[in-house]
Amino acid sequence: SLIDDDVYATIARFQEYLRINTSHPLPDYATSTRFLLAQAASIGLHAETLEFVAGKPIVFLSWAGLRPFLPSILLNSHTDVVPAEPHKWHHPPFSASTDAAGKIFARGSQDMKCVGAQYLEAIRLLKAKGFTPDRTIHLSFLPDEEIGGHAGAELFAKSSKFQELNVGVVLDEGLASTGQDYRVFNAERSPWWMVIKARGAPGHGARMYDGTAMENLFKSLEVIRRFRTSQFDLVKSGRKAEGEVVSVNTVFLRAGSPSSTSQTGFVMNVQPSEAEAGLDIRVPSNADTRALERRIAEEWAPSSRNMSFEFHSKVPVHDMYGKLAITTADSSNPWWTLFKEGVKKANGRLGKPEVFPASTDARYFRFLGIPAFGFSPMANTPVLLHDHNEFLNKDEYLKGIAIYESIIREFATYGGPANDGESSAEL
Ligand SMILES: CSCC[C@H](NC=O)C(=O)O
Ligand SMILES: [Zn+2]
Ligand SMILES: [Zn+2]
Repeated sequence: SLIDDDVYATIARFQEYLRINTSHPLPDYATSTRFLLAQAASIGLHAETLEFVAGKPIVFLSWAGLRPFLPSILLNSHTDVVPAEPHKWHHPPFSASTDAAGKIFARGSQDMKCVGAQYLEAIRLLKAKGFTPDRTIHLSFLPDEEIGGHAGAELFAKSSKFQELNVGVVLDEGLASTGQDYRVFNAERSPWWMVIKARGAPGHGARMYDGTAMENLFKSLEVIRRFRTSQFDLVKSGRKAEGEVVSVNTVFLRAGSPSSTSQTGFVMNVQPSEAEAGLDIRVPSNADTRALERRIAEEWAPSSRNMSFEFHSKVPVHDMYGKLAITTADSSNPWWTLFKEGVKKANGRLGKPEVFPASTDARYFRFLGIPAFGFSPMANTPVLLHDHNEFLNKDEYLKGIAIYESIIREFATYGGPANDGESSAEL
């Protein structure tokens, strides 16, 4: 329904956002903040910049509802992106250049500047059409999601500012879908990041003897790989989804006696006395965490084999009330019903709710007991987050705006436009 000039301007605004290099380790938040505040001004949204940590701005926008005492809606996204290796891309990662098929190439085109920009466009259109929300709609653009959200979502969710918002439901990111149906996520796996360390007897590199640090570490890695295979097989056979198994990947290995005079950088004929492996483990909310902890202590890093382990991140699977941090996605949750209705009315199709295999800021809101859905409306699109040549097709981007328009209408209208006003009175 957008005319050509509007389409051009809409895509141009998305490209402008994509061209701001907010990649780690030095995201240009000054420019992204300026861009977002300019957008807010042109749409007519109330705008604030919150800085719980200096240099880590949260852009916080609001559209006041007619009935401000109702729980509000929070449309959340993150402004940072992961680094790119420009020489491995066909189009420079911060060029946002388009090809003949309408693909827009950029780091952040899927993860997740698309979503943040789509929220703004949907609200721009709703305002232009004279829609008036009953509920207040908030938009938060958060820093540092990719490095844990500690300076962004974590402090924001804990703030009195956040408490005052009386948020009823949060939207956050999901994943692209290769098929026709959009994907939606109502939970996520918890990242457990750990280092296992083996100690052992040093000795001459020509000798074979038992109990070296390397042998001790390899024994663990063999056990860990068997476990990994068992979990991966469940996914490959179709019995479990990616988000429903425990994944474990070795992300670094560290050992050896350094030497500045050796060509390899290491002494070649000394067996080291210490060796370490870094593991990225992802745990579904309903996993048996006690059993996994026991497995780690007894099989992956047993002290009987001179091994120890240390967690560097161990995100809980429960919320602050001790309940699993899972958002109910059935008819007992009126927000779910409204969400589904919104997608359907815009002619979108939705797959079954899934567990997000990675992690995102949505967890900080679920930990407070607030329902949060992970959703990035990108159908017919390969999953390219954190990959080279990340792209999103213009048409998918535009379709997503219409989907958000429809979801926001459902969420922001008391009782939902389709209802008689009674069914969601408890909201
Ligand atoms: C523990 S915070 C890590 C967040 C990161 N999010 C997206 O990739 C992830 O690794 O899943
Ligand atoms: Zn993301
Ligand atoms: Zn990411």
